[in-house]
Amino acid sequence: MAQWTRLRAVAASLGETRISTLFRHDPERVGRYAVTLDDLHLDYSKHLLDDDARRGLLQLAEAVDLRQRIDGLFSGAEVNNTERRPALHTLMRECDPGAKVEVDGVNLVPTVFAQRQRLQEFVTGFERGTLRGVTGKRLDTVVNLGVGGSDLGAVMASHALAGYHRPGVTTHFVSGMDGVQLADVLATVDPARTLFIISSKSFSTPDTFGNAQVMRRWLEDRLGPRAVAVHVVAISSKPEAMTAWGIADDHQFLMGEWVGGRYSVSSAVGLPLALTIGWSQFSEFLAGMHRMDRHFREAPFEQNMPVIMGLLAVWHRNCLDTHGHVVLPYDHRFGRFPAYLQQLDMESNGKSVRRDGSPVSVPTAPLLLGEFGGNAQHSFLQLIHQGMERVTVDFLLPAQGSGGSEGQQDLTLANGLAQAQALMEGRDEAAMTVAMQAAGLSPERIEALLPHRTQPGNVSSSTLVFPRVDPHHLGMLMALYEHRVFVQSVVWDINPFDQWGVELGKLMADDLIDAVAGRAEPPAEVDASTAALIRRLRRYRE
Ligand SMILES: O=P(O)(O)OC[C@H]1O[C@](O)(CO)[C@@H](O)[C@@H]1O
Repeated sequence: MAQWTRLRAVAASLGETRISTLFRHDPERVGRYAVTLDDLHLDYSKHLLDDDARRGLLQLAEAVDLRQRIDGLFSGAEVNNTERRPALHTLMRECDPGAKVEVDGVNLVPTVFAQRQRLQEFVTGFERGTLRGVTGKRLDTVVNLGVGGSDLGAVMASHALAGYHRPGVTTHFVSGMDGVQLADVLATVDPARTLFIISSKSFSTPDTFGNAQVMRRWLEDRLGPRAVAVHVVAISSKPEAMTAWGIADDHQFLMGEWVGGRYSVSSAVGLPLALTIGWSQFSEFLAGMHRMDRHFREAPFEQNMPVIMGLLAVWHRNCLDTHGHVVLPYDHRFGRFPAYLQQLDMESNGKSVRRDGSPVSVPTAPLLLGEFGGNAQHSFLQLIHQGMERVTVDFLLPAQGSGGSEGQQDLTLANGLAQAQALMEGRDEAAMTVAMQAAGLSPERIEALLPHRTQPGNVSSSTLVFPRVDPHHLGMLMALYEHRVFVQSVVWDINPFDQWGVELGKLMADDLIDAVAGRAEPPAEVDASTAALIRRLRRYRE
């Protein structure tokens, strides 16, 4: 594609240009390399990117029909071609009941609104205390059993919105297949006041059903045979499986097959979050997601936040050869955002074949990592400052903190801003020499330390600034990253909505479990290392 050739030529011409030089050459750069949507502000001026590169990226977006592909996503086109499905997570936060999105000739909007109405009634009942357990006690404790997309979005949002939790409500998220998390939670909750949620789109994930089996026995031992029908609800796209497991009809919440797990927090999968923050705050959360959806669908690309962030990712990955993306939220409660993004981004775009099955022609999703920024500074940021890996960074800076003192929030924001500066500017030999002289080091010591202490800098970063981590802005940010992923997938012409690669390990685990449990010998076809490890593990468990 000619656009790629042009872009690579621009990248080559940028060569060793310092980002700081781009500021000196363009006093308006800050204003021109920014996008603002309401009070969510993206500053991307600290990227190694000039007007030619941006123009080239916008032309690439046109060349891959990004506008048509976005319209297709929202209108129910079969964007998930390998599973022959639309991906209509945006419908989960549609706020116009009169909207129309047809799939196979059926308008899905009435169904979505009917499901949401049921969810609202259930959450309202919980809020009002009309939801009672078999002993008649008010249910005020929630335990969500789910993994991956049936956990990560809701648990991250619940942590991030700890300041919006309704008083008297306690929520736990259990995802681990080893049962340790469940045991820890069951040791603390009162069965008579606890509502369990089995959240599983497929209603077949062994991690979740291992936990659900233990929960059922624990519950029935304490509350008797009616316990499951009263204390357990389920979320899935499989109503028959929910009924077969013993979930009462009015405790079944459906999600469409056309909502991907990692895109499902705005569907019924968000129930644990809604029960924790209340329906009105959950509606604010959905409104924030919808606001970003409309922006993505309507805004011209040069002022379209997900498009700009998606194209920046492509620029760095495919033209400037970066190998990683780091996301640093500067709010401790928001610290699980990177873990949520790891599934969203890497399970979506961790692909090496195009939609038609042919090999991709350019590298696709890089590794994504992250942590609360304040802590990352004392951990892996050393590698980002002086290591050999070329990465890009997103800084997420809420102006108002979630709970610390004013002074601590000042410290946190100053550090976030300073890390972006330090990554951009670095410190060369001249500057480092002056600093060490000022510190009174001897010339011999300076000469010895100089190579160790200089920092190359020129690391590109985006900074997202917003008033605070509240339901609305969190919704906007989650939808922003969902759409950032989609933009990249369109440029790379890959399907971001399937995840075939996760199946093999699960199948192999099924083949090994009897041997691990000592019920059988390791299957003959198993490699010698795995067979030997099974035998050693069994010895250690005797
Ligand atoms: O919601 P389910 O069907 O239990 O699946 C849980 C998770 O497992 C995966 O299929 C990966 O194994 C994810 O895509 C999904 O979010």
